[in-house]
Amino acid sequence: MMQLYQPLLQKYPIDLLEDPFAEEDWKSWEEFNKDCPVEFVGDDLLVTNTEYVQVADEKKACNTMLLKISQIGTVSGAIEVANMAHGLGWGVFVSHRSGDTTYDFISDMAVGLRTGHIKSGVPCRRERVAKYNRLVDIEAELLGNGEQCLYAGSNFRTAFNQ
Ligand SMILES: C=C(OP(=O)(O)O)C(=O)O
Repeated sequence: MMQLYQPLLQKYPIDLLEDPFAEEDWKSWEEFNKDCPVEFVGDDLLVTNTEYVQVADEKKACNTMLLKISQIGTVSGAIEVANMAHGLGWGVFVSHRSGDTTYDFISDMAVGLRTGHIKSGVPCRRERVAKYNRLVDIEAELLGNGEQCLYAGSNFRTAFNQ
């Protein structure tokens, strides 16, 4: 798989790879992360769990965590694991779930944690569009209150530091 990904990364403007290896294949994660030019995201690898984040940090297995609130089960647990990942200098990437609803709290979470990016899928269904619309509304609310609001753009990986 590694030999497949490297030329693709050279040829195409790919910004991130998520779960490119099986979650038991720590060796490939470690090897690939040694010279990985893109955001290298653990979803099934980390399951939004501090214990797995710790193991992945020890092994230097990835550089970003996908954050799924329902995997850890509580908002406080999600904040704890996100802060841990940010503390390691990793990116955090807030995600929707399969079979999601129009409940748009993940957008507030992405802004509040300054994750710089969110995954809600292509905007083809209302439960997906709801999250993007909420981001637009949050921006309007912040600017309306005279607060600062910065679009991270290409700095999305380090938004939490800006
Ligand atoms: C929807 C996703 O995952 P899950 O199927 O675990 O909810 C996802 O990662 O985009």
